[in-house]
Amino acid sequence: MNSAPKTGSILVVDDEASLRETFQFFLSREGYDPVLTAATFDEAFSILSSGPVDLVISDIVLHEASGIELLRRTRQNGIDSPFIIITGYPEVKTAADALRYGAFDYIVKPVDKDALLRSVRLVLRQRQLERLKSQAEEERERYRLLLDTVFKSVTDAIIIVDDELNIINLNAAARQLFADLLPGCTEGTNLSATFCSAEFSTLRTDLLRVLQTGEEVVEHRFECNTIDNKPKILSICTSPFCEGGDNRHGAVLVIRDMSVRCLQQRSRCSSFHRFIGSSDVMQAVYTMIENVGRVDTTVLITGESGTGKELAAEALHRESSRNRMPLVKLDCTAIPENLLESELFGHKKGAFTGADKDRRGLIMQADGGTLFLDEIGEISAMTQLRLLRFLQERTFYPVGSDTPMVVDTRVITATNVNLKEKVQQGTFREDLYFRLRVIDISLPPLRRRNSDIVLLANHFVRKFSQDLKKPINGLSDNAIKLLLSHDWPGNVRELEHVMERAVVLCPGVTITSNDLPPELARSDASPEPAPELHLVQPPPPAAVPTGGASADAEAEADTPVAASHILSVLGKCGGNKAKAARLLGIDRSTLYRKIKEYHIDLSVISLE
Ligand SMILES: Nc1ncnc2c1ncn2[C@@H]1O[C@H](COP(=O)(O)OP(=O)(O)OP(=O)(O)O)[C@@H](O)[C@H]1O
Repeated sequence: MNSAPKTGSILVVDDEASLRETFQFFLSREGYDPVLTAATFDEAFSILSSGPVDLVISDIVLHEASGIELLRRTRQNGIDSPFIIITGYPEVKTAADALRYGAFDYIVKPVDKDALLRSVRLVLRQRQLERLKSQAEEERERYRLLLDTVFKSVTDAIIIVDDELNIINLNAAARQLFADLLPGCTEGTNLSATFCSAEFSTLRTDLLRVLQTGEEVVEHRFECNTIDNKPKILSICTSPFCEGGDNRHGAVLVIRDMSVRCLQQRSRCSSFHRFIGSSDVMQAVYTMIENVGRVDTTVLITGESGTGKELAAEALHRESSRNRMPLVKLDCTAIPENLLESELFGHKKGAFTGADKDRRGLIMQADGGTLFLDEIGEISAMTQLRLLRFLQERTFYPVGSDTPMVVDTRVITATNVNLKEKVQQGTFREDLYFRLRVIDISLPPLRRRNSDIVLLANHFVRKFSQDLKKPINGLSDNAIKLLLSHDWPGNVRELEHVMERAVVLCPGVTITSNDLPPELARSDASPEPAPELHLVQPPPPAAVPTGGASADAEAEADTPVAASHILSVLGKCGGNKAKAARLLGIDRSTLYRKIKEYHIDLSVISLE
């Protein structure tokens, strides 16, 4: 006897109680569990219908029906439990019926125990194997579905080829990629021929190498062009591919389109936080701020006065995870040196004359956020030391206190002096210098980014015309020429002030060279040529514009521009003078006067 329970449930069906119990006892003793019994057809059928039974041992004679009928009904109802039919009266017909309905065995009474046990073992083992097989199939199907879903849904292009480089399979992303690069490539296409051009030869080489060596070729990137000539950067991994049973082999190409990310990285911004500027140097600054903003490190911002160091500090704070906490700013030169320490670190009541109550310093006020210290090169040796200690230990002592304070404040500093020189001269601590400039962001002077001047000038014109409620719509070519030829020692701040002044002074709707300060005027600034087509006679030669010129002289200097501008506005308004005058910001009689004065030929108005 084997006492270990054996897998599989057995149902014994016999209308004779003694036989049922004998079978049950005998099978249970052999370790089968559970061994169920049923006395009638209905009872047996109900057990079989209510859950799977691994083996039915049924007498052929049941009181009101037969074991063969039970077998037939169970098969009819889709129940596949194996049957061993026991009979006291062996007949060809019942044996044939039993076989026909799929009985596993047909045993004649008196039942030989060993023969029965052999049969039972066999049935149950087969049953168990079938169960394992169907479990494995289910598992495989689930896995296949999973892979299929992944294959279809990934954004990487996946292409499977055989050993002759014919495409066996490709996913939706690969179809899309091919549609952009090599239309017509699909299942069955031979990539050996398709990838023969120099542009795609890398892919072909990779595939061949994988097929030859059976080893993966790990990621590398290559450049190509789409059919409409857009550049693409593709990252490729090629691996061997073996297909289970039939030993077919080939390779899998996984291609990731990196162009989007690269384009995003490269895409030019003309503004970033409060910065305006699309030059390469400013793009580099934006990228740096984006990258450094997220890292909680000390940053030193350098650059000439007016280059936007404060804007950079703001942008760094906005880009950081501290952006919901305060950004506290301090211009270190704005506070007398003897008060700077207390301003920064706070003080205790009575720490010095006038300290009539405890005061929280700015470092504490910026807890969780950022402290921006402008003009850091100007702080005293003592403040340098205290700042260094704070940066090293993240704790500080308010003036007059011996209780250390712990804060989580990020420090960003800025200077327009050469701190390195100060270090060499011994006026700035080298250890602090290195602490401060863990990251150094250098803002380029305006003269190194000429392409931003017009962008910035227009931005400021828009800003000030809104602030001052003056409808100014742009700058004349002459004015732009002067702006571009200036050296901008005061950088963007200087340009900002120049444009504010120009908006204030501008008598019309366009900023002209005469609205700019005299120091911008250059002897080579010549008036813009008149568009001959639109003027019957060229206007009188314009004087070289100088700041502080009279209104008449100004008008004269920019006559061609004004004339062409009037003409263009008239064109836009379809020749409607009232509308044009409104747009130009002048009254109708002035417009008539100017048309006459500038000899504008209305017959040539091109209607836009
Ligand atoms: N790229 C820019 N786009 C728009 N405005 C700018 C830009 N750079 C500077 N500005 C403006 O110029 C002025 C000066 O900028 P900011 O105070 O940030 O310069 P700074 O380098 O800190 O100057 P300083 O060294 O004198 O303190 C500000 O009004 C600022 O808004």
